[in-house]
Amino acid sequence: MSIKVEGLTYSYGHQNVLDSVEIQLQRKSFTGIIGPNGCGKSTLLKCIYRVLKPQIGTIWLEDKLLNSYSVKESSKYISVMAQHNSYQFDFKVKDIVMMGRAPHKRLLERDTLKDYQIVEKALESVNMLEFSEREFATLSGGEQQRVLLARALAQDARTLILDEPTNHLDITYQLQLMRILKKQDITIFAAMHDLNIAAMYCDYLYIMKAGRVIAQGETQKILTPERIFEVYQVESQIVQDRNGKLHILFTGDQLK
Ligand SMILES: Nc1ncnc2c1ncn2[C@@H]1O[C@H](COP(=O)(O)OP(=O)(O)OP(=O)(O)O)[C@@H](O)[C@H]1O
Repeated sequence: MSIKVEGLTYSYGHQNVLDSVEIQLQRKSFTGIIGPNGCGKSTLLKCIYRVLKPQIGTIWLEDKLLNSYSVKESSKYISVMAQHNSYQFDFKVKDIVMMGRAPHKRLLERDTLKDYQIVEKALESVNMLEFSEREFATLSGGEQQRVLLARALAQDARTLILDEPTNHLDITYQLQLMRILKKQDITIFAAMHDLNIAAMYCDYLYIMKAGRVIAQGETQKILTPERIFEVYQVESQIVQDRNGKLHILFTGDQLK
């Protein structure tokens, strides 16, 4: 088990946002988490990547309690691509990606040939190698997104957490990013808004509503028009293409 979450409850002040959430990520699986705006997806991910401290519940990483690791140590196991807002980092692209190597280094340790090779490979995998020398702040939102993915890949962790990874990307790059992710031989846990992208690429899904997980399992089995209606109040049909991938057709925009 790469990550296991047990009975996770989280409140911002008096607002209870996560209620007894249970998650188990199978090693090397691609697991998505879907649910409407504000249902608690990012809060859950932040508890896993240690920006927030759960008030109740336990998180296990590689069969040890997450909080028994130092933050640097857990960063060797979990890399993160958080929700992207346009950043004004005053760094070159290659320097941003090199930051992904930090958990593997001692303080002030110099970058090695291996680090440079990993950075180059990560940039290549997101088609951004030719942007290496560009100032990060001058890139478009989608280009920045791909560089941040390269940074997360350069971290070389066994588990990658992504918060809405395809935000800002046009359809070509959405599909490209999902294909890049799919090729990684690691565990991926991603909050997703686009149900069609989730349906096409996720092996497993967790469906959240108002801070609770209401369904979980293999995408093909649990993604149904009834569940979509229950969570989003939108009618849909689900069809399978000739490659067996699911596609959701939203058949009415009648919010009830
Ligand atoms: N720092 C905060 N302080 C107070 N409330 C917060 C904070 N962050 C999030 N919330 C609230 O917690 C709830 C869950 O937010 P969260 O960002 O986890 O949801 P989400 O499912 O990721 O939403 P979205 O799909 O819109 O990104 C929302 O009602 C939000 O307003």
